[in-house]
Amino acid sequence: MSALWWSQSAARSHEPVAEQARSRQAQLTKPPGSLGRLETLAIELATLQGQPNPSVDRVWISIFAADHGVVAEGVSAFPQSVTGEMLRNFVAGGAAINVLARELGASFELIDLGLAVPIDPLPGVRHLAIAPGTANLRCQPAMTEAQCEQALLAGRQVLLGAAGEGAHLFIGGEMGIGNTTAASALACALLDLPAERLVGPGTGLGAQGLANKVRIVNEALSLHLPACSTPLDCLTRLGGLEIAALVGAFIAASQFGVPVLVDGFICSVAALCAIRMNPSCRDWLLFSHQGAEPGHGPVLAALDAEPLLSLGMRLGEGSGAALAVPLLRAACALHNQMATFSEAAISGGAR
Ligand SMILES: Cc1cc2ncn([C@H]3O[C@H](COP(=O)(O)O)[C@@H](O)[C@H]3O)c2cc1C
Ligand SMILES: O=C(O)c1cccnc1
Repeated sequence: MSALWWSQSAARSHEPVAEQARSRQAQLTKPPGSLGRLETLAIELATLQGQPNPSVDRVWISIFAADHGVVAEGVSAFPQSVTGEMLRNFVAGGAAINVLARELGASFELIDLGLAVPIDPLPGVRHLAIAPGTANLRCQPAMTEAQCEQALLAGRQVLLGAAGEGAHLFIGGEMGIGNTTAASALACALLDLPAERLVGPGTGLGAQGLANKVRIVNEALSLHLPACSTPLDCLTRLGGLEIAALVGAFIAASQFGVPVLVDGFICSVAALCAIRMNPSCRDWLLFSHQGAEPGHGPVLAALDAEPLLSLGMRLGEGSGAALAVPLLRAACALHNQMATFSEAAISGGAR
């Protein structure tokens, strides 16, 4: 595996299929454009999948879990132990994303990239622990270069598994107490913005907690920015193991031709980092929702992304992406199953 695998170009989308899909949309029994975004979504999926009849029947959800040393600074409303406790909840099927994955009939897997207190093997969890969580990014790089590269590669491995099983759509989710701090710091570095613009309450900090979180992120930026000359440097110093794995999975998805539905703030920051590391992956990333975390809007705007939903969510776990899957399925069903003007003997149609 070349050390710079993440720089290799994304798979090409299929222009002849795009033309075919556009032409079919124009022939369906509706005024052209009347299904709005559902039309462009179907065309986009057809183009990416190289299929005149696009499909999102086989949805693959991978949850990446890891701990964050920066929780020592009091940046989360919840204790670090919740990361591992939630991993057990995912295994037991009791988390929000379990419910949504069942509703969708999606494949579901869990990846442990490193908890502060390592746990015994759990059934159904891929234990790929790289480190016992990250270091405290306020005072040192969150990861070493080797750890960050390992996490990127772990994400690639996960994506390869999904692609090998014929996934039509990949959703990456995350679990890691403290990861809104890491994601905010990374986004500030990539967008050259101060913490005040992007940092939010995460799991539910009050005003005092928020002010502390802003201060911690600004201190981290002062420490690390002088040493950040590439997006990979930013990810290594300010990211997290699960964030780096998401970056690796997103880039690999584009290289192996699997469309991605990006979840909330943390996943959108991972997507931003993936695109900065490899701009060719942009076309393969669809954005599911805009959440309540105040940094999410500016990150989506920087990506010129138009999220499908806005439900005031701030959960993560891939939950917002899972909620948008029925829209994609409806877009495909309409595209594939509606009658054309000539089939239905209706006057007018595409001229
Ligand atoms: C019970 C529980 C379940 C969750 N599921 C996702 N998160 C979300 O909250 C965390 C990030 O917020 P912060 O940076 O404020 O710690 C992540 O683990 C994220 O996925 C959860 C958080 C909690 C408490
Ligand atoms: O939007 C997210 O991804 C998010 C927001 C707050 C907490 N956890 C995740």
